Amino acid sequence: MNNIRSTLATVWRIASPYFSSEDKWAGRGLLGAVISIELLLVGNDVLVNQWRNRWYTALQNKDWDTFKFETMVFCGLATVSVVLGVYQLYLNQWLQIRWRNWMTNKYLGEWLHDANHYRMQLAGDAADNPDQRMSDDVKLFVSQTLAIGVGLLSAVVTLASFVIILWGLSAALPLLLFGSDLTFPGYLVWAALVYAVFGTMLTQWIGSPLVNLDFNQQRLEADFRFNLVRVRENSEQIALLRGESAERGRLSERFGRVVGNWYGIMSRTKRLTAFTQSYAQASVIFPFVLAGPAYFVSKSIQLGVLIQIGEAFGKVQDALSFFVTAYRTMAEWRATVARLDGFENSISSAEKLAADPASIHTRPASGGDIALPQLLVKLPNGAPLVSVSRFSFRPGERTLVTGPSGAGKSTLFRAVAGIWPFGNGAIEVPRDATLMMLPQRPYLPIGSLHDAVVYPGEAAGYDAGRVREVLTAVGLPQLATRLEEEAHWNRMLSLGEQQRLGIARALLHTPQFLFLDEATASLDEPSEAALYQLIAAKLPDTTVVSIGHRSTLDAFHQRNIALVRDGERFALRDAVKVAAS
Ligand SMILES: Nc1ncnc2c1ncn2[C@@H]1O[C@H](COP(=O)(O)OP(=O)(O)OP(=O)(O)O)[C@@H](O)[C@H]1O
Repeated sequence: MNNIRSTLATVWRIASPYFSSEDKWAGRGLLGAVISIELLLVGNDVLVNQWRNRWYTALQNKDWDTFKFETMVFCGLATVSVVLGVYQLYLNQWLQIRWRNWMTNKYLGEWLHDANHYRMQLAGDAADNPDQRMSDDVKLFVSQTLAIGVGLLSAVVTLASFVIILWGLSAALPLLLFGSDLTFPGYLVWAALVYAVFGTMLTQWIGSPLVNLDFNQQRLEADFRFNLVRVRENSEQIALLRGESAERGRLSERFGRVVGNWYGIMSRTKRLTAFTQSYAQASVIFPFVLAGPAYFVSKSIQLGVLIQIGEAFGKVQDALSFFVTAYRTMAEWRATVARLDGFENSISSAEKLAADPASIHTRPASGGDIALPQLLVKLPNGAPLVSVSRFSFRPGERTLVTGPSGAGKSTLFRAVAGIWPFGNGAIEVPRDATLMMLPQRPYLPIGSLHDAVVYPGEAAGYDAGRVREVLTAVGLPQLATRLEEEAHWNRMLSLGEQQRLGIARALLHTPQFLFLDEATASLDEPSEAALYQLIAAKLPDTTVVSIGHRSTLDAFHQRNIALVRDGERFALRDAVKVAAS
């Protein structure tokens, strides 16, 4: 019970924001229409049930006039039912896409806000496949919530309507058993109730392991797909290492788990279906067996009433055994809700991590330096990594950062960029300053070369002539004529070419602070030297901070700093300058 309550509370938390969003009137209007139509459909069912009584009675009495009239009535009821059914589905689908659109945009916004996507990975939270959460799970959540919510409402209203009908009919016919009349008030209702509760409990008992099995199936499928994507992304490495058979083994093993779990689902579904099918078959005759003696022995009712009882009994039992038919959807729905809940929690812990005053935070300052008054950078597990005391990157100065591999140079850059929260202390960044980080492998979005070079800017904001000029300057004249070409540039260009492209990006964006994290390490030394000279010539006012291991870099920087071991951590110190620029 507590489980159901907490699932419902979670559903409310995930679902309700849409209905108070900027799209609330469309959402509420469509939901209202879907619910109203569902209620009208139940009303129509009640009218059809009463019509059935009159129609079969007319058949039994060979009453031609009533037969003709009731045929017309049926045509009217059937038309209403078809029109309502069509619009219910249409409006339901319309609501689904609007709701899904809103939720997807909300999640995209939160996920991509202020490096949350990166911090979520760092925190290693439950939301391991954000792609699955935002595509499959949002879609499932919306459709299942509507199906279950509207289905439940329909079940309750159907139940109430047909209980009243059955109750009335119970009074009209005796319950004849072994020659005596055992009638008691509403006995048809009680019979339907006992029958449905029996069915629901047995179904719950047989089907409950499916909840876990379904959850595991989705997890294992996602795991298999993720491993396939990794092979695709690293296909060159795998081909070079001849790793195909190792990958094949690994993938087969993952798929084997999908298959194994599927066998579990099959066997459990077989048992569940055997029961639900038998139950459905028994339901066809059960009410007739109950009311049969009154029809055949005491002859106290007509065929129309018997048929009406059969249908009303079926409706009550359908409504009561809502859980019987919706069992699988409910199980999948709970799994979807749990995954979306994990995703939302993961986003909010990433936001909390960034906002936590006890973690590293950047604050705007009036000076021109990036100042690190007192900073301790830690690993996600809390172990200290780098400590910095009273340090600043001075405007226009070019600084080289060195230190052993794994000392924390890149992590220090991440902290300055404001995306590494682990640790404590403030980083003061000049108000409205523009910072650019260039890593060893720049990210180049799939699309036109023009888009890739100016990223994260918009192609329209950068004149093609200027982009060509910059590409030629960084030593990529052969690309200057291919700006409109669309490709997967990270796969197509050599690492050295990608690094040249990264420098071209910096020249276009002219940041005030440029951080180069081994951003030219794949180039030969003369090419690297030429690029550094280009940066000095084209970006004379930019503060450049480079991480590099080559001593030849020294000549292009005015200041050297190093990460040196200081007990358990590394400390940032001014190093001896080897050569003047
Ligand atoms: N996301 C992470 N989770 C856990 N540990 C991390 C993470 N990122 C980095 N580290 C650890 O932090 C330490 C510093 O890594 P970092 O990449 O900053 O070193 P570096 O000085 O730039 O090394 P290199 O010169 O080899 O590039 C390493 O021990 C690394 O394993």
